[in-house]
Amino acid sequence: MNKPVIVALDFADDFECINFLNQFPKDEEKLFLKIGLEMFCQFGYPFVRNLRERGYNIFLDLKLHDIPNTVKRTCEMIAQWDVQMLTVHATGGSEMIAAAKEGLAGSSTKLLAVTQLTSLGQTELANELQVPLDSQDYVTHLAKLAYQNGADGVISSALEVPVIKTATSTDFLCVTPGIRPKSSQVGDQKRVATPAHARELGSDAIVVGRPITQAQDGHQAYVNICKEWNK
Ligand SMILES: O=c1ccn([C@@H]2O[C@H](COP(=O)(O)O)[C@@H](O)[C@H]2O)c(=O)[nH]1
Repeated sequence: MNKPVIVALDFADDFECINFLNQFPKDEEKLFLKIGLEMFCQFGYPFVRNLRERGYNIFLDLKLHDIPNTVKRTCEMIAQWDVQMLTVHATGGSEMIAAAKEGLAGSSTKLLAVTQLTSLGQTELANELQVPLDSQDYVTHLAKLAYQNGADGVISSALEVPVIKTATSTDFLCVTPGIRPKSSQVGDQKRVATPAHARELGSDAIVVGRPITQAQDGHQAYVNICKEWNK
């Protein structure tokens, strides 16, 4: 199976979202969709269930970050939803990551820990967050924490994938947003890579939102990105 291009569904409106999905031919391989905070806060679990029932794979990007007991109980509930991936923030710490994994026990949902958001560069890390490490070292540190506490993988920029795989395992999943084809606007993302570069660096899956969802022809943009990614 090809490594997935996961489409980030960041729409304000569920009709707009379903219209977007209807552009994709029915006989094409089912899309892997990311539902993030914007849509989940408005449409909740019924929306997730609806898309699962239509056969889509779902990455539920809730970026949980709370005390271990709260995260564990939330994960126990999500474990029953049959979603393929769920995120927590690695900065929640070792106990929280382990609690999330315990909560997902018995389900096939992969637990991914967000390292350093791809919208944060070296300047924000040093000046705003007062982290005295460079991005590669900080991301590697958080990836090791996630690995040692049972996560199945991490969210990072594609730029850090080689150091993460070396510090953990080649099987440790690296799912990478901040993907921008050459002609796309970077917007609020800081640590970006093209689909081809992400493949060369060893990403296991790429996450792409606006370059597809805001394209004139979303389906064609998706097809072009898949071609570049799977070359
Ligand atoms: O570090 C992170 C973690 C999550 N994201 C999410 O991925 C998509 C990217 O969307 P684009 O429109 O392609 O920028 C978005 O839903 C984010 O919430 C991330 O970008 N970086």
